[in-house]
Amino acid sequence: MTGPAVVLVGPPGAGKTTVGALLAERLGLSLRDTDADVERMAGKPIPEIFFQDGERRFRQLEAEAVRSALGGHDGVLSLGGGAVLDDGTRALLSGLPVAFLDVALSDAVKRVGLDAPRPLLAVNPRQQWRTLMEARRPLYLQVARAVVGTQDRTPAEVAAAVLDALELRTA
Ligand SMILES: Nc1ncnc2c1ncn2[C@@H]1O[C@H](COP(=O)(O)OP(=O)(O)OP(=O)(O)O)[C@@H](O)[C@H]1O
Ligand SMILES: O=C(O)C1=C[C@@H](O)[C@@H](O)[C@H](O)C1
Ligand SMILES: [Mg+2]
Repeated sequence: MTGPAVVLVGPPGAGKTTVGALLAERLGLSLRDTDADVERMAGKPIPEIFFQDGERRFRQLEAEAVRSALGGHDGVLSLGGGAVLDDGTRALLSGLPVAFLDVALSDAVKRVGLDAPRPLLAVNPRQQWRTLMEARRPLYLQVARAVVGTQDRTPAEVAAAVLDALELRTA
């Protein structure tokens, strides 16, 4: 076990899950997404974990999912948007090939409006997203080996930029 080939971090709507899938395809590796791992561990969708058990419980499960994935996955790893809030997770990410997918507020809000429900953005998503990002930007930057902008780039272009920035070879 050599550890993940690439780890994606960034706020909701940055494209971690979407770009992670493309990277996995291009690298010929499997994709693991800690949001999916947490849902499997809890046996229910993320919004239900938040509403029934609280964000604190969600963060505990998330930290556990990240620890387990970092120790047991050689492929592409997409982290939940708030995973970097955990001190232990940031310490584990140190020295790994981590790419921070950056996105502007206007694009992120457009993108997250499109699909899965995100409990933290359920009410006043613009303001909530801005507040989240103010608190988290320094944390994303702290763990990132590469910062990759997603503005005016398709998911395929973002994936190519990640490969380039981290100097990863495709299969
Ligand atoms: N570069 C891009 N350009 C346009 N749309 C995009 C781009 N990247 C992702 N999207 C779209 O934005 C939405 C959110 O993407 P995705 O679920 O991959 O984000 P995420 O970073 O995994 O969010 P979360 O932290 O909530 O899991 C999806 O509908 C996806 O198709
Ligand atoms: O930014 C966040 O805190 C979150 C992002 C999603 O990936 C999920 O992990 C969950 O909806 C919380
Ligand atoms: Mg995702």
